[in-house]
Amino acid sequence: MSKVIHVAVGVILGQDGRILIARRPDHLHMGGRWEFPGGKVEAGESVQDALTRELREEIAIEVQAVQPLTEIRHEYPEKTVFLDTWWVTSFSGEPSGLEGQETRWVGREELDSYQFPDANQAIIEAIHKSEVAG
Ligand SMILES: Nc1nc2c([nH]c(=O)n2[C@H]2C[C@H](O)[C@@H](COP(=O)(O)OP(=O)(O)OP(=O)(O)O)O2)c(=O)[nH]1
Ligand SMILES: [Mg+2]
Repeated sequence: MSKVIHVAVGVILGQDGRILIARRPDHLHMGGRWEFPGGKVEAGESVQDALTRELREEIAIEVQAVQPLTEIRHEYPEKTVFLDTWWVTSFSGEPSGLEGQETRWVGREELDSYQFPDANQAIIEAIHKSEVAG
């Protein structure tokens, strides 16, 4: 069995209660699908540090507060991921796709109409059940 890839994932909550999604660049694993921004936790790094770093690198925001949302382990044919998923309830800066990704603010009820990687179905269910305001 191959090793599980630990990924820090941020579900970024805007002031109007909408959520930020981004489109994965075509050349990446799950390219072309929408995602919640984030990336791999590096050796020796905490998941919160990884989340802060990835959101700075990918969408130019500074994370100020997070709350745990859910943890999803998913086996794709080519790799197994552990999506360590956090609400980002406060941040500074205006999100923009620094790697050329399209970004979009969407209402919670709109999430079902976007194509995400298969592992994200469980994240979207957790969002629907979550008590976080918005
Ligand atoms: N960021 C993110 N990754 C996801 C989501 N759903 C999902 O299955 N994944 C998978 C796709 C990838 O195999 C892995 C995350 O990798 P990534 O490509 O974001 O990692 P990274 O930003 O560190 O990128 P890299 O520099 O290593 O290429 O998790 C999601 O909603 N957000
Ligand atoms: Mg990434």
